[in-house]
Amino acid sequence: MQPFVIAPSILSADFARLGEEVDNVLAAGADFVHFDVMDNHYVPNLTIGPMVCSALRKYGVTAPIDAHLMVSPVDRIVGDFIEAGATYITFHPEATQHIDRSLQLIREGGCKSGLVFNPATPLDVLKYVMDKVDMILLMSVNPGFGGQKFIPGTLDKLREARALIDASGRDIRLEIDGGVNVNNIREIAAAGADTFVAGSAIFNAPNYQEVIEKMRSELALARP
Ligand SMILES: O=C(CO)[C@H](O)[C@H](O)COP(=O)(O)O
Ligand SMILES: [Fe+2]
Repeated sequence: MQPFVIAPSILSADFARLGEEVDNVLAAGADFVHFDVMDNHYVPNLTIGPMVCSALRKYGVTAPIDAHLMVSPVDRIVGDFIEAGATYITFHPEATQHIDRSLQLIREGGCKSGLVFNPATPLDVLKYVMDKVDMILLMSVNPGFGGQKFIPGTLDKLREARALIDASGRDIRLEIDGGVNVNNIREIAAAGADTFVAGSAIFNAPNYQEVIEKMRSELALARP
């Protein structure tokens, strides 16, 4: 299993001070920057795009940027995120017409690729593309908004995804996104996740470092 990664979702950061917020959360011990892209079409909300990703790189952010695309269509915007310096580019299988092609576009551009599954989307397609994904992202809320409650049924789905990854023998990250906090992160890790997105739990707290340290202590208990 891969080392644990904490990926704060900047959806809950102060956008007026985004560069500083990203600096602060990385200094507080975060590993990745989770970058939520919403198009008011695939999901009913509108956020940030490749220009902001590129601006963070120009500002000096060197940490991996984990671009979670909640957009449809997918392929048209993939090239812009490759150019903008994204590290991971993940998309929802139902948002593209050709899953295999979209995954290939991402890898051909030198980025790591991933598929995102909504709470009620089955994992079936994975068996056809296991060799083309670097990350599997399970949504534990319906996509579109931060600050929602973790859907408990996701724990079984995490176990299912973990079994698929282990059976494949591949180095694929298993990321969880939505409603992750200090109180549930240990149980989520025990179910098989290795990469943890947390937006409101980190950015709504007065001290980012304190939350991230508490998360790491909980994670240490999940995998002693
Ligand atoms: O993809 C997302 C929403 O669609 C966000 O990454 C997610 O909701 C994180 O926010 P929080 O930790 O507050 O639930
Ligand atoms: Fe996300």
